[in-house]
Amino acid sequence: MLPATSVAMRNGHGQVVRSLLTSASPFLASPRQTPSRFTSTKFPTSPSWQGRGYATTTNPNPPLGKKNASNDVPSRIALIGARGYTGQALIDLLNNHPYMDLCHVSSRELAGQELKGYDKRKIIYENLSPEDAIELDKSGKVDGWVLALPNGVAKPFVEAFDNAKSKSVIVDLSADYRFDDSWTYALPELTKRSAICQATRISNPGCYATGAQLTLAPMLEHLGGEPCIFGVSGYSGAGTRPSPNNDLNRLKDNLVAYSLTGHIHEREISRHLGTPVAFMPHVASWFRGIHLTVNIPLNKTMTSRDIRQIYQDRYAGEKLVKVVGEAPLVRSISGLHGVEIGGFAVDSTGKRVVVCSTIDNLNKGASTQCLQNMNLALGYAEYEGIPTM
Ligand SMILES: NC(=O)C1=CN([C@@H]2O[C@H](COP(=O)(O)OP(=O)(O)OC[C@H]3O[C@@H](n4cnc5c(N)ncnc54)[C@H](OP(=O)(O)O)[C@@H]3O)[C@@H](O)[C@H]2O)C=CC1
Ligand SMILES: CC(=O)N[C@@H](CCC(=O)OP(=O)(O)O)C(=O)O
Repeated sequence: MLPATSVAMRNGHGQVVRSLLTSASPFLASPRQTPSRFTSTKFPTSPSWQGRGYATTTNPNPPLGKKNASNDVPSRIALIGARGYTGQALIDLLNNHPYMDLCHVSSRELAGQELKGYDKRKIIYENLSPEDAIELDKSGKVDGWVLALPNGVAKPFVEAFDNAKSKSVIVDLSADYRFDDSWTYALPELTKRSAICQATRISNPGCYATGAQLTLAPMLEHLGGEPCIFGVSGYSGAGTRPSPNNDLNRLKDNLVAYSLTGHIHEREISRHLGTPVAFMPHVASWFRGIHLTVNIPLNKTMTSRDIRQIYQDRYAGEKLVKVVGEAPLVRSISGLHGVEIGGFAVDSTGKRVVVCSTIDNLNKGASTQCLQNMNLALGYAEYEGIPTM
């Protein structure tokens, strides 16, 4: 039975969800908005900002908490692009998820073979076409679809779902819908979480773009010029299809710069933060993990301690963002599910700070974030099934 102080409502895909009418309810909160779609925070009167000690929590978009979880019924998930790196990372997570169960995995190459590493039950890879997917969807046997396909390949699936007016939750891991306002671009620490709870078409942010936005968002109102982001990714970022960026002979003892202007994540970060950035990607010989070094011009003199406090306040309560003192190490984030942010080196003028961050591109850069979004959209607690940092 619902508590007297709760309201029942339907989310975007027809499921009944309940919202507790407490002051912490996301449906009652009205966080301040920056010109971008992300919530931001203001600090001018914060005691810590004035160097007088530590402020209380100022995270304007805190995690919703277990009390907002409305669904305790298992959901069936189908994964298209299951052979790939991100698909496999998601299978690992779903293997330990208390409510979500894989029901279909699709790969052209592995069709007919048994899925390995999924202990809940036996599943055989299929080669699902968009028409097959729609038939399954219409039969009501799938609650959520994940598209882990290369850029440019998801469209026939999405068109089929849209033409059939499917109410299932669809999460696309590619860049294809990150600039489409009819989709919800969902980076839970920055996107209004109550909006993700209502979404059925979810565009999962890119790996570099996730790390860079989490690194820059707390400083948006202190920007004194265009931030520059130097990024280095492990070669799993380039997927399984052979390319110069995952050619181990080329990468051996090497650091390779590519797409030095106009990388799609430069546009993605700029669009969703609402401010232009410069992004310079590189790839190296390790498998997974991204290091970002972000140079941020400031519009006033600031100290390293104040800036670190801003990050701690902004991410208070976030289980997948860890603010640390030193610059984090990419080796240490490999296999973990969050982002580490540190460094906070301010130059002698006090008007430039360099912040470093690390993220596992296959986890928080893709599959973990996908699971956060599916948890929210399907009515589960956001961190369900996710090992937190
Ligand atoms: N790798 C990363 O770090 C990140 C990747 N992403 C994005 O996630 C998506 C998946 O990436 P990733 O897992 O690395 O990619 P992979 O190259 O590792 O895997 C791609 C998957 O798609 C399938 N596939 C490829 N071409 C087609 C096609 N034409 N039709 C149907 N299926 C196809 C492949 O299986 P099969 O050929 O057997 O059908 C495979 O399962 C990409 O859009 C990528 O940009 C996002 C964040 C991070
Ligand atoms: C090393 C490497 O090649 N990395 C990929 C990152 C791909 C990714 O995660 O982003 P999308 O989802 O936007 O494709 C690249 O730079 O294209």
